[in-house]
Amino acid sequence: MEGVGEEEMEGVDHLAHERNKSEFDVDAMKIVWAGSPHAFDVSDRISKLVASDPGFRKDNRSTLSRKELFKNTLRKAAYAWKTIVDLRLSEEEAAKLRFYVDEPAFTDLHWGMFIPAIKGQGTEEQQQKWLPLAYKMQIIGCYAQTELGHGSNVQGLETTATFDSQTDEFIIHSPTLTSSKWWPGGLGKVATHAIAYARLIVGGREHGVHGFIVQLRSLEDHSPLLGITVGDIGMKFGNGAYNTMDNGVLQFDHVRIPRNQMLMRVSQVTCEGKYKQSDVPRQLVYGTMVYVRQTIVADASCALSRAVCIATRYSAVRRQFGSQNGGPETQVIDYKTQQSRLFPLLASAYAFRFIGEWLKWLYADVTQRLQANDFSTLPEAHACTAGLKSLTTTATADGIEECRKLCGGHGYLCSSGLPELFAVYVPACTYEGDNTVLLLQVARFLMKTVSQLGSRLSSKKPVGTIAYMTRVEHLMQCRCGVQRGFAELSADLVEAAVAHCQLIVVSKFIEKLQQEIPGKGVKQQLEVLCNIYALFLLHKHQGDFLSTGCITPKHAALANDELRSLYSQVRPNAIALVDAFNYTDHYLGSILGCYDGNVYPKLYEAAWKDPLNESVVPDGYHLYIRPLLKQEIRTARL
Ligand SMILES: CCCCC/C=C/C(=O)SCCNC(=O)CCNC(=O)[C@H](O)C(C)(C)COP(=O)(O)OP(=O)(O)OC[C@H]1O[C@@H](n2cnc3c(N)ncnc32)[C@H](O)[C@@H]1OP(=O)(O)O
Ligand SMILES: Cc1cc2nc3c(=O)[nH]c(=O)nc-3n(C[C@H](O)[C@H](O)[C@H](O)COP(=O)(O)OP(=O)(O)OC[C@H]3O[C@@H](n4cnc5c(N)ncnc54)[C@H](O)[C@@H]3O)c2cc1C
Repeated sequence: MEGVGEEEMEGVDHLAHERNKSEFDVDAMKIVWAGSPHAFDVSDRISKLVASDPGFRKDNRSTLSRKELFKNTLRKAAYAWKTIVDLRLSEEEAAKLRFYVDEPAFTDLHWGMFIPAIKGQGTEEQQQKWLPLAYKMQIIGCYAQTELGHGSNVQGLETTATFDSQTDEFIIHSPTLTSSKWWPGGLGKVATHAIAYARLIVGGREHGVHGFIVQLRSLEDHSPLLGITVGDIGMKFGNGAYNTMDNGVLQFDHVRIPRNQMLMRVSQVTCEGKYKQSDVPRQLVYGTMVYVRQTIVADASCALSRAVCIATRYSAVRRQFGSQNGGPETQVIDYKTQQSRLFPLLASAYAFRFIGEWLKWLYADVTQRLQANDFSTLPEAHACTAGLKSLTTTATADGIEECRKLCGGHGYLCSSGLPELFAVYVPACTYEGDNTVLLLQVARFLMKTVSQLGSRLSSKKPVGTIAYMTRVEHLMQCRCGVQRGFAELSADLVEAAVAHCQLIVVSKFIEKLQQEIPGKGVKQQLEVLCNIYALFLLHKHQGDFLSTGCITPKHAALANDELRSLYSQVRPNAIALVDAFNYTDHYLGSILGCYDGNVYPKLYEAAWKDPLNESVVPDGYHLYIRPLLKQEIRTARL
């Protein structure tokens, strides 16, 4: 292009000078971020496979209508499945491929909820019948729990499942408008089956909410079966975004299903109509939600790291003010205000990565214990998954928006990737449990265990952890000491719940650093990020910490000084720390975050691809603008 300076030429790494500053082994950090050499290999290979296949392009999404967008999503899902089958990808590789395709679709719920629900709540026999069909995608499932009138309050669901001992069937029915299933992903236009949650009624007696496998559509022509009214609930937040997903509405009109389609691992109904509650906590019927909440924490680290990668690379490219004697202007990443907003988010991305690893271990451990009918850690697993899902999704949603702001005006362009990332991500604060409702669950757990907090304080813990533990104990003592009901104190108790979850994240980050971490300078970088995460929160919530007396105002001032020093230590490593996420430009979907930092030519080129620029004179000029300019429109009476 004419007048293109050397600095704007393609193929030049405009961030090379930043990458050369790195003080640690980036390849080793990539392994730490991925979790293991094997995980890195799968991730690296599959992300490049997706990025190199034009069948998975996503740069046109914002220009498609809802129907075009949805049909394109169906095409991609089918193409992804064909790729998985043709290449004989493993379950792990297939999951990675769906992740890097990066498009909310019915497959998320089929693989992410429908199958786990059968695995977690189905009997052996039911698993043997349904899982092979689901794994081969000969049926497509969704998770139909939420209704128009109830989502948070699962025990308030109104759909009924009445046992008919004459025919050995359940009759599934939507008795009211508000009992219509509403929101389930994949339900609107695709799912052939649902795990439907309904109030079990046997012999005129209610036994609470249970899960049932219900076929919704014909496997021959996809038409809804008798008694099934089903459709999409309409456009959602943002243009492209989550509108690739057919969140649906579903009404049952006395739909009959065989008795063996009630998920019966937790409780059973015999053909004689006897209800048997096995000696497991009824809350196991919520097991799928617990499973998904722990995956959502890992997803938070992915979404936040994606936004931070974009904002960090662009902050190193963008120069504004500060030119000395005609020299280059200052990189905005060098401004202390930019660092104080950006680097805590970088630290949070790593913190959430490691807490996600720990939560995955905790979930596997509690699942193993459940096999042996050991329910001792179930309450803690529920509190941890609920609380950490709430904490990490709120911080990530806020963090993506902060990254947009860190990129100035260009952050508001769709080509920055940030508006779409935000629009797709924010429902994570609501689905799988509204974040406040989940924190209330944590608060309940803390109320019951607050007496044990003291004992945990005395045990050998790093100083940082003790400050955080003292904060939680203090916040709880202040609330529990006051003789007022839970509801009255709930807003305060939610704050204590957040403090408890932040304690967990900080302590697990510290524990991570006690492990063997190979690679030159890698552990040192993680120590800096861990200190940034802990001190940033201490600074943000210093009122809590000061009121507990475990730090003094001088400590608070020192912590702030230390934060500035830590930001200076991160600065030369910032680009390398986001390179370690190993995201392809395709997955990032961001001109501002492109690997080579060649932003301006790409922004300029992208603008002309907008459909509005297909004609120099806009459609509508002759009808509306020209008359205006020529005053051919009768001027309105003044
Ligand atoms: C890839 C992502 C795609 C996202 C697609 C989205 C999908 C969805 O959104 S699916 C629908 C998600 N919906 C929810 O998350 C609903 C949230 N609501 C609930 O989970 C529950 O209604 C509740 C936990 C808020 C309340 O349940 P309830 O039955 O009313 O129980 P109580 O609060 O009275 O608690 C009784 C007792 O049970 C314990 N407990 C509650 N839940 C669990 C659990 N999941 N696991 C283990 N234990 C649980 C609770 O702690 C109480 O214990 P005690 O205090 O000892 O009695
Ligand atoms: C994109 C998306 C995808 C979804 N996918 C699915 C799916 O596949 N399957 C499915 O079954 N569902 C799905 N859902 C539904 C989702 O699970 C529910 O919306 C969610 O659980 C929140 O419930 P609600 O809508 O009833 O919120 P509400 O509970 O009505 O929340 C409204 C407000 O009330 C407050 N509140 C509620 N109860 C209390 C209380 N006891 N104390 C204090 N405050 C309270 C909440 O904090 C919130 O501020 C999806 C939702 C979205 C947005």
